[in-house]
Amino acid sequence: CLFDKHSFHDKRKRRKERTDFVKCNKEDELSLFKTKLDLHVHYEFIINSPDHEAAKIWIGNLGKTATHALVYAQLYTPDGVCHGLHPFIVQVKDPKTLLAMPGVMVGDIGKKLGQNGLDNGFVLFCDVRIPRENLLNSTGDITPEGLYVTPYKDPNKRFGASLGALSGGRVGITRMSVINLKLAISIAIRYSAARKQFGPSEEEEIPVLEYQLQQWRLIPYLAAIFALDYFSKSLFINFLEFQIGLMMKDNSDRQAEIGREIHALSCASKPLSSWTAQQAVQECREACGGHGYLTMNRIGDIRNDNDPNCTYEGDNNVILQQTSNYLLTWIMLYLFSGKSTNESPLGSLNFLGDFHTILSKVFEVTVEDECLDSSVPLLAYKWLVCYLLQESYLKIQQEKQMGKSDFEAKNNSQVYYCHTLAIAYIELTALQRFHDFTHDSSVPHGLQTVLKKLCALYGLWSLSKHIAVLYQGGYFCGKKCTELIQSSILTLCSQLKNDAVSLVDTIAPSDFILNSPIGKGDGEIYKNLWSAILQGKGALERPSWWMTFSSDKPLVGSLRGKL
Ligand SMILES: CC(C)(COP(=O)(O)OP(=O)(O)OC[C@H]1O[C@@H](n2cnc3c(N)ncnc32)[C@H](O)[C@@H]1OP(=O)(O)O)[C@@H](O)C(=O)NCCC(=O)NCCSC(=O)CCCCCCCCCCCCCCC(=O)O
Ligand SMILES: Cc1cc2nc3c(=O)[nH]c(=O)nc-3n(C[C@H](O)[C@H](O)[C@H](O)COP(=O)(O)OP(=O)(O)OC[C@H]3O[C@@H](n4cnc5c(N)ncnc54)[C@H](O)[C@@H]3O)c2cc1C
Repeated sequence: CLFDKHSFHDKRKRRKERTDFVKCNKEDELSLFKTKLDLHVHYEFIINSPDHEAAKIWIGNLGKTATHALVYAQLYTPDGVCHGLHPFIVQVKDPKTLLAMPGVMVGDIGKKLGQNGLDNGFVLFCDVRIPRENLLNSTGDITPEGLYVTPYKDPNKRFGASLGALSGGRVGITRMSVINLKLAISIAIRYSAARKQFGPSEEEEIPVLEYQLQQWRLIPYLAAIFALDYFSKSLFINFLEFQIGLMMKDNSDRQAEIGREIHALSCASKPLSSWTAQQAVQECREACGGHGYLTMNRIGDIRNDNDPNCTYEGDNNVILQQTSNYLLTWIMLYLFSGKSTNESPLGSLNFLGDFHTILSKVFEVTVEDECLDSSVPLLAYKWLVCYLLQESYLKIQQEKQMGKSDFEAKNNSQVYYCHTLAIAYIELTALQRFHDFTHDSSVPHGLQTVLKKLCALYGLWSLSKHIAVLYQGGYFCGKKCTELIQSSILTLCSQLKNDAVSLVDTIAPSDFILNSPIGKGDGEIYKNLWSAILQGKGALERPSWWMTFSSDKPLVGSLRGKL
């Protein structure tokens, strides 16, 4: 962003006092648009951005390619009433010449850290007139008489429905991140299985994947791929069912409740998946040593292309608050007000029906063999979410009792509470779905063994990041609990090590698509790398400046007299 937040907020405050100011997207600094209905001239809307700080930036494809934009803008009727954010279709360029339309200033924002195949753009509007029909009117409309009509009584609910369009992108990004995870892990595991370094004796060198440390760094991410791949596909199916409901104009409470649950799930699945991929890609880069840093091996590109998954369609840290809000609403409505329900349409909250029983549980496993099943982390996660939900609720209440406003109370309850709650909830949901799948009798026996191990490893490894809270709330007691979790993780890594390359072969794209010499399926890392290095442009040529530095090089001291 180009402007510091304080000056921006001050200006925004000032602008709010003006009747015809609008902003198009809450999350963006440069994003203030106004639409005003002009009834006197042909029932048109007039779109305006007051100044360059009101420019909307970052829009994908807008810089050079797109001819039309979907603009979210505050809708003002001639009586001066603002009806909130609404989507409008606005033609920004002439399709024949690709030149900007009158009143539209549009361009490209420049090179980014990654994803440079996409022309992210900026746009400003000056009295741009669009027909009344260009308002996408599913959540609110203007009658030919100029009256505002909406099926929503509560403006906040209308706003939520309007933002519902963002859930699809978040579900999509959850999957895109899993794909990045697959690419990076495929390269690193294939490389680690082929790369030999040191060994138990002078004569014998062993593949680096034989080292416990390398296994522990990579194999949990391999497990995460299978868990998150299954989870993200199941979430996509949930989303499709929701979309079908929308298309069929299903106005039931259940359909609305599915929308809220998808919103809560996708606002946390995007962070879980994009952050897992981000951490994994960095680990893979280092796990491939120096070759991981060579551009031709692709890990740098994967890292840069994955990175914005953490930001667009809502910054991860910001949208996680939507998930914790959902959970807190649930607890306030159904638990503390005495009403009871134990079901949510997609099942992610069903376990809350046993809230008090779950909270009374403690970790009971005593031997490693029992710990090697995903039911162990699953039970622990249920306790963890109930505990964090209770603690987050109490923390907010405590803040309010200290006289803090709702805004401050929520704000002061993010770190260690609501933020962790949202993450634990989505990890539990992902684990629950993968656990149910791997324990289903329809899964062929030959596959079930390895899938169950992957599921247990993903669960235990994810849980191990919450050990402090497990002790804090009394679920864990004594050092044996941690020892069991840790030794089980290492045992599962070691057991899965011999299957790792075969597992990667099932998820990796073709060599042509993966496009990484050290990640090729044949495992011939040195042959492939050597060949790619030699084919590099100018690899064996002298530098273009060779003459200046060798044959034409001035003699030492020869320039002294001329200075
Ligand atoms: C929601 C915000 C974070 C915060 O807003 P507020 O604080 O102002 O609002 P509230 O928290 O009070 O919310 C009001 C109310 O609304 C509910 N709500 C909000 N969002 C939704 C939703 N999505 N669904 C349902 N309900 C919703 C909320 O729960 C409240 O309800 P209650 O009052 O009952 O509690 C908001 O500021 C926000 O969302 N910010 C983020 C902005 C953002 O995401 N911008 C995106 C810009 S576009 C972008 O970044 C594009 C990048 C390119 C990405 C490329 C990826 C491609 C992916 C491929 C996808 C393929 C699949 C596609 C499928 C398809 O769509 O067809
Ligand atoms: C590659 C790319 C493509 C994009 N494409 C599009 C597009 O096509 N269309 C479009 O409209 N937008 C697009 N965007 C913009 C994107 O949606 C926003 O960047 C994103 O929603 C985050 O908003 P912001 O940049 O304003 O961040 P900010 O909201 O300014 O966040 C900055 C920092 O402040 C923190 N922060 C903000 N609010 C809070 C809070 N309440 N509590 C705690 N911390 C907070 C955030 O966590 C973050 O670390 C794109 C962005 C990128 C990087």
